[in-house]
Amino acid sequence: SFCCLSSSRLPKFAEPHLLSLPSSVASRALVVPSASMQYDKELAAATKAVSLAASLCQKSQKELLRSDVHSKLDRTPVTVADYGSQAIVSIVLERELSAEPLSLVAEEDSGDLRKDSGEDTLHRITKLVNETIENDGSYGASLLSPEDVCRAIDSGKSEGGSFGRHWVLDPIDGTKGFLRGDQYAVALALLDDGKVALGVLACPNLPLASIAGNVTQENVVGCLFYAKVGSGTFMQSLDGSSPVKVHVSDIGNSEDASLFESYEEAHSMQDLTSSIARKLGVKAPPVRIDSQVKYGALSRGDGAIYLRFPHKGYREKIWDHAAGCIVVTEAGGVVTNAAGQPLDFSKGRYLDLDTGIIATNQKLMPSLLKAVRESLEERSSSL
Ligand SMILES: Nc1ncnc2c1ncn2[C@@H]1O[C@H](COP(=O)(O)OS(=O)(=O)O)[C@@H](OP(=O)(O)O)[C@H]1O
Ligand SMILES: [Mg+2]
Ligand SMILES: [Mg+2]
Ligand SMILES: [Mg+2]
Repeated sequence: SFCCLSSSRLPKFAEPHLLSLPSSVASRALVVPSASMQYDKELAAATKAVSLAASLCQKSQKELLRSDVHSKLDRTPVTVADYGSQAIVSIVLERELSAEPLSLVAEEDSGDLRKDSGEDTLHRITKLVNETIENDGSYGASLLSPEDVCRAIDSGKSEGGSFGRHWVLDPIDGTKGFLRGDQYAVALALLDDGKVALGVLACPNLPLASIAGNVTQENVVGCLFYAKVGSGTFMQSLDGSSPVKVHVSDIGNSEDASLFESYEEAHSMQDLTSSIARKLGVKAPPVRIDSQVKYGALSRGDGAIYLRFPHKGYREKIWDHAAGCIVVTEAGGVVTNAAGQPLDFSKGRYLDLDTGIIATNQKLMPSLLKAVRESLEERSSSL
């Protein structure tokens, strides 16, 4: 069943303010921001963009019809909400950060929408985007045309890389979960010289209370996670409760750990997860959740381990991990490839990665790496 928020109020995000310093100090502080102020403007813009995109997705999920679904050439589904969410984020970042040129690496493009067969879909996206912007009220009454919407979507064609600033967006991560009425996320991160500087993750169907053991009593649903390098990870409800600092699980005994993996069997080798879990003595069955919601849930300790081993030949994209990765690491966790090396987001649209992604806390990482190595060795010798 759908879990949707009724309120479209946006989280209040305070601009950093200078304390009453002498003006000479204050102006210096503006020129060279302290570590705690760095990226504050970008984080406020990202939070606003993702919150608006999430409210568009919630509205669309409620109205979901089969005709909303298009198929890309790679046969993954795309919905009106994927395009609408990408357009909204692109527009908000452009308007909030107009002083800097926007480089955006994002999943969708307007190719199919510009075809005759896409006309109806494009009109519905345009309507949804305009309604969302109008509802928010901060950008006046000027309406966007279908062409404006296509252009906003296509600003996501950047190739990223290791120099300068690039935004990284998955407008709906877990489209299949979105279609089922299950978990999905809007995931936005900022790369600065190839490193993730901040990440924001909206999880519109994730309960505010823990889902440990895959159950929750909580009826407040919809979380926003945000993290800035060196400043920790915070979570608030999507309708704007005050933020709380979150931390990964401090479990040190792997038998007590619970483990997250993809919902879709095609996305991760679940037999490998079982083998790793057996070696670690994990008692609970793995919890299967769609999308980067797994990183959000991990960052607040709902589970202790996330394992992802795509089938051979699949290339991971940076937008599937950048925001989730900083949300977990700033909450005290560790995210690496199967060999224990940090993920490298500086190589363009793809993550340069051969085998798998693992995430857990500092205490469990050594035994997890050992179990992963042994399971991979057994697998390759049995093939
Ligand atoms: N074959 C294969 N292997 C691995 N990963 C794949 C594969 N196909 C797709 N994808 C990507 O998985 C993203 C969905 O995230 P999850 O796998 O965590 O969730 S789920 O299992 O789909 O529920 C999903 O993100 P979205 O396209 O944004 O939904 C894809 O980028
Ligand atoms: Mg997709
Ligand atoms: Mg994705
Ligand atoms: Mg997506």
